[in-house]
Amino acid sequence: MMAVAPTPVTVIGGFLGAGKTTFLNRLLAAGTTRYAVLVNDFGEINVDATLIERHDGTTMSLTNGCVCCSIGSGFLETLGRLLDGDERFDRIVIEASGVGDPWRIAEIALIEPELRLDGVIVIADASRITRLVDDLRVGDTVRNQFARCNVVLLSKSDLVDETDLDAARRAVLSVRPDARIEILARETMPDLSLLGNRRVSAFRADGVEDDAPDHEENFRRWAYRRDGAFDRGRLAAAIKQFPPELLRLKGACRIADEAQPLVFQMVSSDWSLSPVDRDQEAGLGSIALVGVGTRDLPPDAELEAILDGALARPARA
Ligand SMILES: Nc1nc2c(ncn2[C@@H]2O[C@H](COP(=O)(O)OP(=O)(O)OP(=O)(O)O)[C@@H](O)[C@H]2O)c(=O)[nH]1
Repeated sequence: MMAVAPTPVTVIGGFLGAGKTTFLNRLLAAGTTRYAVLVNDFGEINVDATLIERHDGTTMSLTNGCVCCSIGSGFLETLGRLLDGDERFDRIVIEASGVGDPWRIAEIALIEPELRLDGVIVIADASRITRLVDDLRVGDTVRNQFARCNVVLLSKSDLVDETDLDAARRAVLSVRPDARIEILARETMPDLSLLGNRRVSAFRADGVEDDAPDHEENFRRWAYRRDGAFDRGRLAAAIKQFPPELLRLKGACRIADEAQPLVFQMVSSDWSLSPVDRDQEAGLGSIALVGVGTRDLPPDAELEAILDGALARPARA
């Protein structure tokens, strides 16, 4: 039997809302490479797999929380199915969850003979990373994500000026003085094989905590599902009531009097509603949002009451 060359694997990490899915979609749209994409969403509704735009390959979602904390189960099974299947891919790209440690996923590729770890890319939001690395509640997680990657891509450079971009660069270098940092510009798309590093040991830094905390314990996820629609004005008001412990909220929703479903995105207190791609529409229900917060996120009922207050009231007969 002819030996099959191992499939290169790229792991994409980065904190909640850094721009991993956006980067992945641009990557999938950019060229002719056949990708197998594995997305690990930190929520019971797998929003990310829905948000990955259709491409000439396959997308598999990894549920069950944070893959890097529960590497044994679903993740290995999914990988096994991929490797045993008839389809061949040029590259496997794995999107880690926003609170996960991408290196822990990369380690699987190091030990699996059919895979070759080619790169661990961490995306850092240029408009937030300076604050995040020093944040008392999430700083550890953020810094740990940089600890063993071979390249850092600074996203959202369109939101910052040169001074802030420089500060973002310095924030990354404060954690990883040897980091290779690239700016992720809207006009150009980096080539993954050029971002890769086959000499993996070169970015396998020493002195990093191996028994990093279980992310399931440090973060709490939350899901909100409703039939019906939000009222746009009430939604804007409701978002202002969210506690700062709610770090991320995303998913699909409907707005009263608007025919199309919309994608809702909230990173910290910044939020947006955007049209859903026609290809994505089938997977999106009326309101299905997933949230992630710190461990001290208020109880579900409290958060639900805030969003319930944003629902459009049915007209009385
Ligand atoms: N202005 C601007 N916004 C961006 C850019 N990249 C991503 N975003 C926005 O940032 C928000 C989060 O982006 P995602 O790509 O979903 O982030 P993510 O890292 O996949 O998020 P999680 O998987 O939930 O951790 C979305 O509203 C994006 O539209 C960018 O380069 N510039």
